[in-house]
Amino acid sequence: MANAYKIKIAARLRPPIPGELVDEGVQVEHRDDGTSCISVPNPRDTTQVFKFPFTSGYDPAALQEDIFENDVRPLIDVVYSGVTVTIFAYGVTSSGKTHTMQGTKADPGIIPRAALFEQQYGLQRYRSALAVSYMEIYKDEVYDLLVARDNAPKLPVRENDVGQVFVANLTALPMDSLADFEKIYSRASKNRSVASTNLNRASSRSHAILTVTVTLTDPVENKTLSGKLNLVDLAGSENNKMTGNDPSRMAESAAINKSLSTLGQVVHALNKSASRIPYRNSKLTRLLQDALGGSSVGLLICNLAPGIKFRQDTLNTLNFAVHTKNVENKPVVNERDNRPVAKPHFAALHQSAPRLAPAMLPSTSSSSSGSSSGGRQSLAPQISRPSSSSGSRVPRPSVGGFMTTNRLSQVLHQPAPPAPKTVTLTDKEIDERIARAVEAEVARRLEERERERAREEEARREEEVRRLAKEEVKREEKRRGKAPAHEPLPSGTLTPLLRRQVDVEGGELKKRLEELEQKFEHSSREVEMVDVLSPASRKRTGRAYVALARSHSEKGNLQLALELYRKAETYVPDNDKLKERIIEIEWAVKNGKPFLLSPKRPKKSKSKRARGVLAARTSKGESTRSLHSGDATVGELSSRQEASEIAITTTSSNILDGMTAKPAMTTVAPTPVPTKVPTTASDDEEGKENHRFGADALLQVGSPPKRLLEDMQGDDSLETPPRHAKKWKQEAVEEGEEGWEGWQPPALTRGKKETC
Ligand SMILES: Nc1ncnc2c1ncn2[C@@H]1O[C@H](COP(=O)(O)OP(=O)(O)OP(=O)(O)O)[C@@H](O)[C@H]1O
Repeated sequence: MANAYKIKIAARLRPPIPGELVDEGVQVEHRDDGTSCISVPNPRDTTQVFKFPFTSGYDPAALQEDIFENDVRPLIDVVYSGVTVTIFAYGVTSSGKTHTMQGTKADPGIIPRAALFEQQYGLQRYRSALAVSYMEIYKDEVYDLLVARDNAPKLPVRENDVGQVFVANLTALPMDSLADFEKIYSRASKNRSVASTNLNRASSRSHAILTVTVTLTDPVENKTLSGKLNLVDLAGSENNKMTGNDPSRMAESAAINKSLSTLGQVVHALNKSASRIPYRNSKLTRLLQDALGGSSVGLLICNLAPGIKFRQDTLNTLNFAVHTKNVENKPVVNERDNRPVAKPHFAALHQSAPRLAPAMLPSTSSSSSGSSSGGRQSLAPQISRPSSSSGSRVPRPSVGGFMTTNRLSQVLHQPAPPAPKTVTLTDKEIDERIARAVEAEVARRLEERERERAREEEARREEEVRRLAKEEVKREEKRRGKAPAHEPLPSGTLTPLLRRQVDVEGGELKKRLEELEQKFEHSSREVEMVDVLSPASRKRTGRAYVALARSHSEKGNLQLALELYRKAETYVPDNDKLKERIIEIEWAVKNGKPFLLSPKRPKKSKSKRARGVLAARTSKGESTRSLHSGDATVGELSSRQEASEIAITTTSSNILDGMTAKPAMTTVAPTPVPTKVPTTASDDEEGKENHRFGADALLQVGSPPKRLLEDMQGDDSLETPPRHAKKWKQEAVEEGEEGWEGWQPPALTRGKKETC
């Protein structure tokens, strides 16, 4: 499941305590892959050994520090991401739970070590505040351990209208230093119900839950993250025969065993994905609801007592651990937006609830264990979509569940919401509301992120376009011998031309040029447009510019015509004829000569349109004349087998036709080619002859092979020197390409080369 996190299990075997028989009934094996395996002989058949693999296993020699560093410290990062983390110690009486959680002054356990984390994670940008609350569940009643025992009333467990379980009137004290914590904790520990049994001189008679709340306020974003660390020291299951309990101890023991049994039932129901999870059957499970199938991240430490005496208890504990291992939580980030809520109806629904979103959390599995140097997790939650299920397993906003009564509670906690006055909500309705609210919030955040991403992408693209444009300008300048870069056309320049261009292309061209003009009004971003246009659109756009350029050229406005041809070139950079045209006009402008265009071709009648196109292809730089015919593409021509007619023109100036197959004509007599300026020496060399082939050539082509067609289609000049075609044929046949059999290169028509 995408954002489900299994409860992590660690097993710890304590050393024998004085007076205990030493045997090797339970063993911890450490494997090469870093995981561990607990081995316990089968009590009924000691030749059999049960093996329980866990990601973390601690043998009797393990130190308090080892557990803290390997398994607890990574979770503190999670707390500082605004998530609730619950760590609970589970095991039979005297297995070492209190030792692991609390420890001693000389050998502090998880609780005092975890309290250090404020100093380790002093964050600069965030204002952080810590508060601690401590309670015990004694004979299924909740007591506040931070108030003197004589005065301690039973505290009610409540649920607010968004399904958050909390203990009403529980004290939360602020902590500014470790000294603060120690003072509070040692005083509170004295309030805990402890008694001597045969198995433990100081046996816990209650489940204790210590909660450290971390509130991180971001003054810049005006948001508050609220992480909680619940440290749970469970009372141990007891065998009254072994503990030698008196009647009062037996009453305690019954309550302990009942609540632990409910805990087992909850885990069992979660594993079965039962529709009803019996959280409400005990205060313990109600308060741990968030940690079991809820929205917090969990770590279960199984404490094991050594020796055959505890073998059955050890097996029970390990079986419980195996089942708990499969329980999945869906952690959420507890983030409150302190800005005024924009949507009143949402606020009405969650007036007192923080805005929450399910979060992807760093894995707390074996990969993260053992690494305390992984650095802090990002404070930014990674949003993911929650399940749409509205059952009782919908991830609930994590509260750690405990309401505060002191001054800090107003800052750190959401106050307990008043019970609904007019409507009593069922569990299902509450779940549905939560699911809806979470869904809505997640959708809002996703949308926000999407917009943000789009903005970033747009900015990045613009930047890239600017960069490309600059590079292009530089290249252009270099190519033109440091000629000044052309300025964008002033707004409105194109408009009058558009009106006069109807004869060129009609509505489509006009529309296109209007679009272009609009673009110009915003900025001159040809490169950007080139980037976004399809090849066909690029051609059309280039063609439109050529049409305009031609129009200006006819009116003798060569400078503007030149600009427009250059624009056109941006869209069809590979068009050799266009390049030549630019050079010709540049030459004309530079030398103050007039520039004569070749006459425009008449339009072809519709009936002839579908007929023939063929053009000759010229080798690079060689073309000065082209052959055009019809408006069907060469590919179309091929498919229709309509190569019987061909129209020829020698309009080297007719770049428009070179860029598209659209212009139509039937047969046009070759017209003299105007002055040609050789582009390079090799051009000059190569251009001594113009190769043209005509109707007879096309007839010979018959059904031109694919490769030739592709080459011709990809070439705006549509000219094909037969000698190249011959070479292609040879290469293609060698490569095994089909379709060349029987194909002969078209016959040459030799034209006269003109140079300037
Ligand atoms: N890892 C350990 N190293 C040394 N001594 C330990 C260790 N674990 C437990 N002990 C000792 O074992 C005894 C029982 O431990 P502890 O009180 O922590 O058990 P418990 O599981 O909390 O029992 P209960 O459920 O009865 O409260 C204590 O005297 C404790 O000091």
